[in-house]
Amino acid sequence: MAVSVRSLSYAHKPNTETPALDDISFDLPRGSRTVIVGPNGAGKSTLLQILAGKRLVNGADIRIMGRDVFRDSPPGVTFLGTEWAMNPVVRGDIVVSHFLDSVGGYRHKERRDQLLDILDVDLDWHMHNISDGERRRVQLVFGLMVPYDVLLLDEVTVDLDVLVRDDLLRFLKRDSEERGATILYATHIFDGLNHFPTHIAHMSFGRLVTPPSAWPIPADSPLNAQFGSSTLYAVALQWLKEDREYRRELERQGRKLRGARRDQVTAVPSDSETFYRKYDYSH
Ligand SMILES: Nc1ncnc2c1ncn2[C@@H]1O[C@H](COP(=O)(O)OP(=O)(O)OP(=O)(O)O)[C@@H](O)[C@H]1O
Repeated sequence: MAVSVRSLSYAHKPNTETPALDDISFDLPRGSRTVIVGPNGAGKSTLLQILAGKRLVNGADIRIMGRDVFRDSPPGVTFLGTEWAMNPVVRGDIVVSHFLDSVGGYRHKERRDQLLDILDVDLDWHMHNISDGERRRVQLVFGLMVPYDVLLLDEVTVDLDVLVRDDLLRFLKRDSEERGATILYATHIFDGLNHFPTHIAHMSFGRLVTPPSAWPIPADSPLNAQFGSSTLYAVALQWLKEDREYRRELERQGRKLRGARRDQVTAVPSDSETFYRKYDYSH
């Protein structure tokens, strides 16, 4: 297995009644591409950050390419998250070509040039003079130009235009087919994604409600009766509706989760909430 997770629970704060991740176990086969579906605050970013070794966890067994993520840190793991573009270092007055060379771009010239072309990035851009979407494209060239075994993508395609996103998804798919690279991708955008994954998974309230399951849905899958030949968009919509109903039902019943989860979300916004607040779509 490329990724193997056993008994993963994680709370951002001690003694929390509703941990961000609650007893998660799953496997990802080598060469698989899994899309994780889940509402805001489901725990997707937390999971990806832990797999990337960015958060330490006790009591769980987490292996990537057979190596313990915390004790024997595996090489070949690339994590791309939204916070990168907010980092002041990548907003400084540095030319894209120098920036990419400073992180070894010249060693992977062919792959770098292919990504520059797909992502329409100009080597002469100055990092402090470009838009957020352009900075995101530089991040993707930077992150993807070094070949990886496992790629963890946390909603980094959200501010790409549709054409660039489509070309990028094709590149990622072909690359994973050719090299056997494994991809775990958390997103809220399901349009145009139907042909990308080999597996889909559903997270909700820190639990893996549906572990990575084959996509397109095979006839013998337990998902087949409910979803048959539905699009990924339709499946995601249905899962998110169920999550909302579940949450409302818990609220009606006055379960503990109500207060804890809401307080938590108000106090610490999830990544997407931060993102959308930043852009303030209210006017
Ligand atoms: N740094 C933090 N400190 C405390 N709580 C946090 C922190 N980061 C996230 N949380 C909480 O952990 C839970 C899971 O958040 P996470 O960001 O993993 O969700 P998500 O599924 O990625 O959400 P989104 O789709 O909005 O990005 C949420 O309840 C969130 O409020």
